[in-house]
Amino acid sequence: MKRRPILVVNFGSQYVQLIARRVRELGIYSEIVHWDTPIDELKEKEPYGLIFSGGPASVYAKDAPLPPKDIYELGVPILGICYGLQVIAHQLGGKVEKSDHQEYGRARLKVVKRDKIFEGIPDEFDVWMSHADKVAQLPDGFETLAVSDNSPHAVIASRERKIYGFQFHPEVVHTVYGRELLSNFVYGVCGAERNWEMGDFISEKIEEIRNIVGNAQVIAALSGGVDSTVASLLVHRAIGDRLHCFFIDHGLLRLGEREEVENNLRALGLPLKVVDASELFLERLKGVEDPEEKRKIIGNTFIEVFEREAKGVERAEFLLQGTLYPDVVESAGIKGSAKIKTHHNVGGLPQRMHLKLIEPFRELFKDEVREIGKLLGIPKEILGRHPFPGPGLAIRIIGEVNREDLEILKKADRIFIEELKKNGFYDRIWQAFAVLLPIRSVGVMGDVRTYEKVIALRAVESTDGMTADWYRFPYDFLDHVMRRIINEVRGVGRVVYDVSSKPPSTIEWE
Ligand SMILES: Nc1ncnc2c1ncn2[C@@H]1O[C@H](COP(=O)(O)OP(=O)(O)OP(=O)(O)O)[C@@H](O)[C@H]1O
Ligand SMILES: O=c1[nH]c(=O)c2[nH+]cn([C@@H]3O[C@H](COP(=O)(O)O)[C@@H](O)[C@H]3O)c2[nH]1
Ligand SMILES: NC(=O)CC[C@H](N)C(=O)O
Ligand SMILES: [Mg+2]
Repeated sequence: MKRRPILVVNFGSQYVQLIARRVRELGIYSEIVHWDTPIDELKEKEPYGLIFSGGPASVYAKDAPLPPKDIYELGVPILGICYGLQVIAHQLGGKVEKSDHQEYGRARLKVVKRDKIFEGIPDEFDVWMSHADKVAQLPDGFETLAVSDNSPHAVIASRERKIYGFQFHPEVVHTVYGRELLSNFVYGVCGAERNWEMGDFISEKIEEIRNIVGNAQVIAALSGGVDSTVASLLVHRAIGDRLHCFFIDHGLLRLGEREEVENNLRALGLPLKVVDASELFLERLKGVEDPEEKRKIIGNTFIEVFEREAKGVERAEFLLQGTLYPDVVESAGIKGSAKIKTHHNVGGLPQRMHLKLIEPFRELFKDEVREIGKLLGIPKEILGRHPFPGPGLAIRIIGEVNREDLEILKKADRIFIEELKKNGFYDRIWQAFAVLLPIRSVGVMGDVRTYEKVIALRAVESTDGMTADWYRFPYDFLDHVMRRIINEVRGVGRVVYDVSSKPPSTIEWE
């Protein structure tokens, strides 16, 4: 059966997959197409509507990605998001220019003209922005439906032609009525009819994995984190004891993590081998300061260790990783997207690999993986673990990594997490951790001058890691954690709390 889709036209946004997913959540099939897809190909798919994604370029720049102009003659409703809105304004005769005021993170949207796109939505609400350009002049036939402090044309529309543009991002959870806005577009404006149910992802994947693997054996890179644990259990269902799980202790784990992971995984019945490679990793990282270089060294060393281990397993042909969509897109693994950072398991991989990758969750987000984990019967304590990056504490010690700093960071981090759990914050937070800064700062302890290291605390709320906001702790809690860290961790003389959202910052510091 052919399903009519909403097509997401990709201009290189970090959020393309998120847009497609939101549409699917609304019950409409959705596909992503590259911005230069020929019109005939688009026509063949009989889309209900098009959504132009955001993107890193500026429309007025040389070589900016712009779709063929007859896309506007398809007679299909269009919604442009951020760069997508700017594309519409630019191509239909308006003007886009660099703005004096950039907007990153939260902004207040004010509706100035009611329209069906705002059905069921109040006149003012918070949206999430990430742009430096703005529409300075509307194309003919367009009007402004909403504004924000720094965007005089935050929502524009040609109602007659069913073309809409949002300067903000309705697809991210931090935009309060994002889901409703998208729903109003696909149902209200495009008149789409429900045609998509979250398919039985698990049974489809199990079937697919059996076909791909055949009689071979699979090495799983198992970190004990949510993604690789769920992935391993899924593959275990598919091929049983032809799966061999390896957990690598790279010396960059948190205090007590190795033991905790071992216990959790054995309880799940997964065949596990723990490999101590800490000497190797720490040796390779010596003298390296650049974050991208650290990530690449770690990614390469991981693979080296897996390939070595694979030699002990006959007919080991595949490497299973718990890679998620955000890892892929941030590493510029999607055509047209900007590189933000090289996730060790994507861009950090060596050019030549002997093992073939299996990544069942490459198109999913963490909350979806948690959902699958629940269906597979994985206990809540494992599914509720905060994400922990593969490069571990190496990217939380800014600059060069050494053993002395690792000890300091491990202790500070342990105190922070312990207090989060004790005070009931842990489960309300997406991810929290301590970072060791490469600076010293003056203090006074017991009437003596000190000159010691600085710990930054980070805690964020998010649902998929693509956008995030800092967690509002009560001051007393922060005060308590600060005191414990300075009193209990030798070498730390100052504690700061990070109040940056994503964007403009990322969750990790490197
Ligand atoms: N210490 C490790 N040993 C073996 N594999 C690892 C290790 N750390 C990371 N990996 C591999 O790298 C992948 C990406 O790591 P990442 O931290 O994003 O995911 P995760 O650990 O599975 O889940 P979470 O994000 O919840 O920590 C993992 O899914 C796993 O395949
Ligand atoms: O396995 C991983 N390998 C990596 O190289 C890596 N870098 C960041 N992260 C995690 O990804 C999420 C988004 O992080 P950022 O906002 O810092 O990009 C956050 O949850 C980060 O902890 C990584 N995970
Ligand atoms: N997020 C985006 O789509 C950004 C669009 C454009 N590059 C700007 O800065 O305004
Ligand atoms: Mg992890």
